[in-house]
Amino acid sequence: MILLDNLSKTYESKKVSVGALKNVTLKIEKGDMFGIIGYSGAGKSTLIRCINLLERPDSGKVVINDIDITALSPKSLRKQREKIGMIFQHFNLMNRRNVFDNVAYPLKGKGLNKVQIEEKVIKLLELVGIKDKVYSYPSQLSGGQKQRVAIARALANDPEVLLCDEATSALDPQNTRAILNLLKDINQKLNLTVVIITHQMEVVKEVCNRVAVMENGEVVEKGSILDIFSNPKRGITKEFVANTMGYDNLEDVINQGFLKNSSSYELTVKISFVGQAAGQAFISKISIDYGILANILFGSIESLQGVSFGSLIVSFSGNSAKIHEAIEFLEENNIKVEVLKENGIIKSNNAQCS
Ligand SMILES: Nc1ncnc2c1ncn2[C@@H]1O[C@H](COP(=O)(O)OP(=O)(O)OP(=O)(O)O)[C@@H](O)[C@H]1O
Repeated sequence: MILLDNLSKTYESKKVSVGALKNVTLKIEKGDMFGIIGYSGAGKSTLIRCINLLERPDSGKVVINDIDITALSPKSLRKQREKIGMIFQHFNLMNRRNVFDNVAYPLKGKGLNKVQIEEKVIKLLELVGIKDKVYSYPSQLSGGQKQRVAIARALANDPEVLLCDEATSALDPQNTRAILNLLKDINQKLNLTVVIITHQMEVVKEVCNRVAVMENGEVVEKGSILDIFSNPKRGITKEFVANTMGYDNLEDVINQGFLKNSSSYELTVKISFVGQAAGQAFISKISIDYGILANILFGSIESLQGVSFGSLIVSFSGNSAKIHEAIEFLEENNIKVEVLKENGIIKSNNAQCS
């Protein structure tokens, strides 16, 4: 388990002082695929670099498997660092060495003989699916292949933790997916804890089980992927989720009327649900049971780690009391209802929240 306990870090220069981390506390469990997301400048790189003390926090502790690594001597810290592999956006391979030598490099001086090193390198290259490139040089590899080599190198010392600093940001969507799948595979096969920093919620959604959202040096929200996607609380989290789920910019949808020139009461709501396979089924039911008209203006239903969740924007029309009774019924069934528009008057433009 990794515990980042109350970490703060300020970069001081002659003119400015930047609070890159402000009292950040996070717990990352063994075997987690943990995402840290935020916009540029939020403090993600500083935070991930504090996990192996490439960056030293001004205050706070970094505890890995009950060892406070901030309190270790340089020699003990070097030893601990071997248990933490790291990969980077631009791969950081040694261009003058071939794939074999890049992966073998961390094994030098570890008491292994030539045959043992060779066996280990080949095994690692097999694991990351790039054994056929063993004698190629980095310049002869694609971005995705370079990142596979970097992953093999990061795993050479059998680490318990793999830190991924924007590891897919330089890759096209296809390679991004392939590398994320590889990380997930390694996480499961080796029970390796993987920490991923990214500015793309798709990355988090694809592979992580938990996520922390950073803004201005602080962790503003954290939780399981399902919690964060189904019930984001902070504005920035809602933005990330909305962008990923395709329900950003829904103003046009909300502005649509249900029955133009209708004299009946009209209420547009967003309903959000977790765990019911079909939120629409509830809409059909209340439409019949309460005698109201319901028009689904937008729907987004996703499955995350086997649980479905989603949002619908629905315009109800009919008797006002019946519509409000129907909404109570939805809420009694653990469906979150948010009123967006009532009789043509916008009540909330917060449609992007899930
Ligand atoms: N070595 C440094 N000296 C001064 N300021 C720094 C240094 N490193 C980072 N900062 C500042 O600290 C803040 C956090 O930077 P950091 O790189 O951790 O953010 P980030 O979320 O990783 O951003 P990005 O996604 O752009 O890499 C920024 O305002 C940045 O300008």
